[in-house]
Amino acid sequence: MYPITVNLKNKEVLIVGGGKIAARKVKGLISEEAIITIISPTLDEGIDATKVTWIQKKYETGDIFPSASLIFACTDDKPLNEQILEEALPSQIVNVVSNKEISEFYNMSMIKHDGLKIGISTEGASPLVAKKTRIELQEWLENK
Ligand SMILES: C[C@@]1(CC(=O)O)C2=NC(=C\c3[nH]c(c(CCC(=O)O)c3CC(=O)O)Cc3[nH]c(c(CC(=O)O)c3CCC(=O)O)/C=C3\N/C(=C\2)[C@@H](CCC(=O)O)[C@]3(C)CC(=O)O)/[C@H]1CCC(=O)O
Ligand SMILES: NC(=O)c1ccc[n+]([C@@H]2O[C@H](COP(=O)([O-])OP(=O)(O)OC[C@H]3O[C@@H](n4cnc5c(N)ncnc54)[C@H](O)[C@@H]3O)[C@@H](O)[C@H]2O)c1
Repeated sequence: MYPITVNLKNKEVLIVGGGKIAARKVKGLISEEAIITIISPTLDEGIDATKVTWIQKKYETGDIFPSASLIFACTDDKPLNEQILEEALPSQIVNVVSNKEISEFYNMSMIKHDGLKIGISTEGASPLVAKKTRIELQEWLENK
């Protein structure tokens, strides 16, 4: 996996599914000032509906719009998440939260500390190890 940091300010991001995992992705995207559209019948209480465009419906073929730079397939329907990856344009990069084997990018576990941004990745092998390492590193940074 090729690590980069991306400026998403004013870039369109599509999220399909509006649950717990989507809420985690939305937090980071809002802070980067991305333009967020969510297609989902429900919206988790952790998502600030005033900061996203919520299209309240089930995903259907044709819903993917070409101006979306990134797509998060975040539903709890694994085959649907895989269908979304297949229906995206070749120019769009898709995160499939339920299948790391086919996912085209991953989120990293993030630390922001004193002007530093530290991303921790296991390249999908163990998100839990990434989280544990973040907590330990965060404690070390705070106490050094
Ligand atoms: C780092 C972090 C960032 C973020 O999401 O923003 C992140 N996962 C986090 C947490 C977390 N994820 C999971 C648990 C429960 C674990 C448990 O209990 O066992 C917890 C812990 C929790 O939720 O507390 C389960 C899980 N995760 C994935 C799958 C699907 C699969 O493996 O195929 C399943 C199984 C689903 C199932 O089958 O149920 C997949 C992915 N998760 C990734 C990132 C990407 C790889 C990152 C890497 O390089 O390792 C990747 C590939 C795609 C993606 O999502 O980008 C964030 C840490 C935030 C923090 O630092 O606190
Ligand atoms: N990447 C990760 O870190 C991670 C961690 C845990 C779980 N997961 C995976 O992520 C999936 C989602 O987890 P969650 O906790 O967010 O689930 P959730 O139940 O909180 O949310 C699922 C969302 O998908 C929506 N949805 C369902 N069918 C839909 C459809 N046809 N069209 C549009 N939206 C639809 C629901 O309305 C809901 O908003 C899990 O099933 C699991 O496979 C990933």
